[in-house]
This record gives sequence, structure tokens and C-alpha cells, in this order.
Amino acid sequence: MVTALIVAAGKGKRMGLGYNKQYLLIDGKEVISRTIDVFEEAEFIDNIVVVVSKDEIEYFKENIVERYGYKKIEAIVCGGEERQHSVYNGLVECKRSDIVVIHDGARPFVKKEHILETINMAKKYGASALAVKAKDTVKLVEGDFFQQTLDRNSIYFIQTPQTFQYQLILRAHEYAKEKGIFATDDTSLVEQLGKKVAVVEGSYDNIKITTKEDIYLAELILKKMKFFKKEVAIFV
Ligand SMILES: Nc1ccn([C@@H]2O[C@H](COP(=O)(O)OP(=O)(O)OP(=O)(O)O)[C@@H](O)[C@H]2O)c(=O)n1
Ligand SMILES: C[C@](O)(CO)[C@H](O)COP(=O)(O)O
Repeated sequence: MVTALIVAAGKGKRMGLGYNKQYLLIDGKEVISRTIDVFEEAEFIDNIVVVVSKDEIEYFKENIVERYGYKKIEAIVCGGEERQHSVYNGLVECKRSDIVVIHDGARPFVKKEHILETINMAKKYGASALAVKAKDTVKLVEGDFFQQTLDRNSIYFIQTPQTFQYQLILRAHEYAKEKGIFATDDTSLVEQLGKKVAVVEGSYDNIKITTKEDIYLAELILKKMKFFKKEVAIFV
């Protein structure tokens, strides 16, 4: 069984809207709905678990799940203080899953074919994640000065989904909990167990909507996606 675990229980502080950026409308539809749509429509995703803030559960049920009629959402789970806690709370609801696809609710433009590639690589290697190559030169900074230039060819920006065999990612989170390890993504926890994570080349369109600048970028990406969809429809 393949479960999509979508985390949407953050506060969106950097976006500064005064409400959770998951409910921001991009061309008239909420960010979180656009994200769920991709997994709802993916035939290789069996069910969906969504993690939302405790005080948003009723709103989410009424205005997202019931309004859009999602059929695959099997559980709505309370988030935690940090993203890591939210993921763990969601994992506890995925006990029947063989593969868990952990994805940020704030990344609505993930491509279906890329999700499937992470699933195939996780089946083979235990863990995989989407990432894109650095396009600029990357440097380490200390204080007010650049300290070291890194080899750009070995620098990737990791995204989500981050996809795992269920027992591996559960073990990684439990180990982190036991040792007090904190990480901003899930592959870091698996690496703490000495496991390697397979790289799956993603798309630069798979942005995480984080600050206000990303709203304009999101509108452009959506426009581009609609254009190419229409173009394909004309030729089909
Ligand atoms: N305690 C948290 C923190 C984050 N997330 C989710 O993890 C994803 C990536 O996190 P981020 O972009 O940092 O979202 P926020 O934490 O909401 O943003 P900020 O740090 O600006 O408050 C988002 O979909 C967010 O909702 C979560 O489920 N639980
Ligand atoms: C998981 C993630 O999206 C991978 O790039 C990123 O680490 C989330 O970080 P955030 O600070 O929770 O946005």
C-alpha cells in the first residue's frame, strides 16, 4: 500500500498573511487543495493522510475535504510544534502502508511522474527524494564574509516528496525522538541510521510556497502549466 502523507500544520510565519498559507488562493484555489489534487488523481497513490493544526481541523474538513469531495483522505491528524513532529504524528496513522510519500502541503506543483519515480526508487533503495541541481555558485559564510566555495556539481536543493519504506522512516523518527535529533527534513533522519537516500531529479517548478515573492512565482508556474495542458489538448 502506498500512502501520501501531506504535512500542512505549519503557521506560515515567513509568508506573513496572518493565516496559514495553505489556504492562500492561487488563481482561485487553495494551495493545499492544489497539492492534494495531484495525489488524489495519481492512480498509484492508495490513500492520503493529511496533517493539519489542531485548531484548523474542522475548517479543513468542511472547506477542503467536503467541498472538493476528496475520496482518498483516510485520516486527518493533528500537527506538532515542528514539521518533524507533524510528520511523526502522521506516520503513526500509516501502519498499513508499505511505502510513505511525505510531501509538503506548500508544494502544489509537484509532477505526478516525479512522485512515481520516488516510489520506484524507495522500493529499490529504501529511501528517495526529489532534488534539483544548484544553478548558482554556492559558498559557506561565516559572519560577514564568504569562507569557502563549494563544488556546485555536487550541490542539490532537496524538495519533497521524500519517499520511504514505512518501517525505515518510522524507525528513523523513533531513533531521532530517542536521541533528541532535530532535522528540517526526513531524509536527514534516515541518514542518521547510516542509510543512503536515492536522488530523483525534480523540477524547478516544484517550489515550496514560503514567502510573498513565491505567490507571484506560483501564479506564473500555474499559468505555464495551464498553457502546456491546453496546448497538449489541442494536439491530442
Ligand atoms: N509544525 C509544522 C511546520 C511545518 N509543517 C508543514 O511543513 C511544510 C514545510 O514547512 P514550511 O514551509 O516551513 O511551512 P511553515 O512552517 O508554515 O512556514 P514558516 O516556517 O514560515 O512558519 C509546510 O507545508 C508546513 O505546513 C507542518 O506540517 N507542521
Ligand atoms: C522538507 C523541505 O521542504 C525540504 O526542502 C524543507 O526542509 C522544509 O523546510 P521548512 O523550514 O519546514 O520549510
